[in-house]
This record gives sequence, C-alpha cells and structure tokens, in this order.
Amino acid sequence: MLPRCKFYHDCKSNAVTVVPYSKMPVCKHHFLTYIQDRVQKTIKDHALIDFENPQEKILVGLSGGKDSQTLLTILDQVFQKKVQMEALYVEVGITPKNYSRDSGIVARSLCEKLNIPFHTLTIKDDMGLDIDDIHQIGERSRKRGRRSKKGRFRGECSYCGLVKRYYINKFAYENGFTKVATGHNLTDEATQLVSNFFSVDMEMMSRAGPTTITDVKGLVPRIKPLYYIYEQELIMYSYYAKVEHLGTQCAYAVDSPMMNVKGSLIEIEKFRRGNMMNMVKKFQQKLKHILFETIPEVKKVEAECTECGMTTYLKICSFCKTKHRLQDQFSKIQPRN
Ligand SMILES: Nc1ncnc2c1ncn2[C@@H]1O[C@H](COP(=O)(O)OP(=O)(O)OP(=O)(O)O)[C@@H](O)[C@H]1O
Repeated sequence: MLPRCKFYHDCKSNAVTVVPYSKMPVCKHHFLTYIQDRVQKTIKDHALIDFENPQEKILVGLSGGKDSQTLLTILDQVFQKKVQMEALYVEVGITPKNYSRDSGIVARSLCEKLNIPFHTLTIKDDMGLDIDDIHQIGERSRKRGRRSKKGRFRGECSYCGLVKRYYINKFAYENGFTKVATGHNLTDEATQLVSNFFSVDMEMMSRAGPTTITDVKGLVPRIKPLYYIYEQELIMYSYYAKVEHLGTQCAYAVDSPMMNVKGSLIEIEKFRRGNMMNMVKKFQQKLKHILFETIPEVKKVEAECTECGMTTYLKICSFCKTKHRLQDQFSKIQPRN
C-alpha cells in the first residue's frame, strides 16, 4: 500500500502514485497540480507564449493521442482562455484499426467539450496520397529488398512526420497563427536526442529544445510545453484527469527503430532513475549552445519553393521533392486500366 502524500508535509491524503523520476508518493490532487505547475514553468522559463502580445495565437497540433489531448487540456485549464488557442487535426489516412478515423473523432470531441475552435485537414486532398498509399510503397520496397534508384524507403513514420510537420506549419502560416504547440514529451525528446547522437547529426542536436524560435519567413515557431514531462507521467495524468484520448497504437508504428531506442531508454531509466530528465536538462544547459556555435551557417539564402511557395533553402522544398518521388513510385504500383 502507498503511504501518505509527501508533496506537502501537512497533506493528509493517501498517495495514489509516485512521481516516476523522484519516487515521491503523491495524492491525485497534488500529482495533477504538480504536472500543471511544471508545464507552466517550462512555458515561463523558455518564454514559449507571449502573454503581452494581443496578436499571440496558438495552433495546437491535436492527434487524438494522449500527449496532445493532455496538452490541450492543461493549456485550457491553466490559461483559461487568456491566450487565443485553436486546434488542427491532420487526417493522414491510416485505415487499419480505424486509426485515423477514430483519432479525428476523439480530437474533435475534446475541442467541443472545451469550446476550442477545431480544424481538420486531409492530406490526400492536397498530395493525392495518404499514409496507407505510402505503406504500399514501403511494402513493395521491403519485398524487393533492395534500394530503388530513387533512394531508400525511409519508413512510414518518417514520411508521416514530414507530412504532418509540413501541413501543420502551412496551415498555421496561412491562417495567422504565431506559434504551433505540439505534445512532444520528455521521453520522445530524449529518444530523438540519442538517435541524433548515434548518427552524430550535430545540426539536428543543436535544434533540440522546448522551442524552435525562428525568424525565417514562412516557418511558424514551434513550442513543446510538455518538454520536461515523462511519457509515463502523461499516461498517469490522462488517467487521473480523465482526458479523453485514443489508446490504439498505429499499425505502421510497430517495430520502428525509434520505438526500439525508446524502449532501451525506458530500460536504462530503471537503474538510472531520472536519466532522461538529467540528460535532456544538461544537454540544454551545457552542450546545446556549444553545438549551435560550431554549426556553419550554410543555410542562409532563403527562397520560396517554386512548387508550393513555402520557405526553402533550395529551389524546390524537401517536402515537394519527397511528394513527387512518392507520387511517382505509387503510380507504378497502381493496376493499369
Ligand atoms: N494527425 C495529427 N494532427 C495534428 N497534430 C498531430 C498529429 N499527429 C501528431 N501531431 C502532433 O505532433 C505531436 C507528436 O506526434 P507523434 O506522432 O510523435 O505522437 P505521440 O508522441 O504519440 O503524441 P500524441 O499522444 O499526441 O499522439 C503530437 O503530440 C501532436 O501535437
């Protein structure tokens, strides 16, 4: 049985859980407020939201999953409409287990409950392809077991991430949003950092952080208010605060290399308690600025993508290039009439 809550020495309630990285027993009330306070602290310490700016307008990328549903719930609760906030669900067309359909239903339902404007954008309407189609390309490439002339198939999750980042940014830019907020948590970010370290991707590592404040035209700054909250804590928060979310896992995400790195970090956490928190915090304090300063400023000349008009350093942006390659590959696996 868990002891009394140790959050305040005079709390008389029984603990319902322990804080994962410190093992402090806490009652439900103090657990929920503790998480909310840490989210507020991240927002304040990293100036993620400008409360003085009446034009500040946040677009939350809402996936129906526990992280972004919890993010929207916490932001709504702690800021109580003091800042303009809307949500966007990107329909990527994953049909196994009705994944995308149900995700959209759950995302919309939360917005209706919280009275927050909700938008949906369907990628197939613009790209002519969705993630089911991209999966077919992947299946064909895996069956053939060799690199196509046009390069290696990077995995469904990689394309899904690229597509979502592109459309969320485009929607935010075209509709006057000043920030995009996502539900990336500490476990996601530690996983990304370690993966980037494995491939010694210094540029990607130098970009890690709760915000990507940018003055590049066409790129809306991204903020991650859950940056210092463990995934385990979000699971517990969504449970105790009864945050409606979809528990189904995407059928294409199983066995991705990132999932395996994440699993290893969770294992390490068992004998190095607080490992992810320490690593990510110390990286931010000690290493990030050193890396940032050593990156040569090669990508300086901004231009408009000749295809879609979004900002790029090349003639055609990497999203449009990837889109063309996928459209081309997909046309080859379609039955001919
Ligand atoms: N379909 C989507 N539409 C809008 N935003 C999305 C969508 N999918 C993901 N996002 C945003 O990107 C973040 C990271 O997405 P990822 O696919 O890594 O999911 P996750 O870590 O499981 O998060 P969640 O639990 O919110 O689904 C999400 O928290 C959310 O803010």
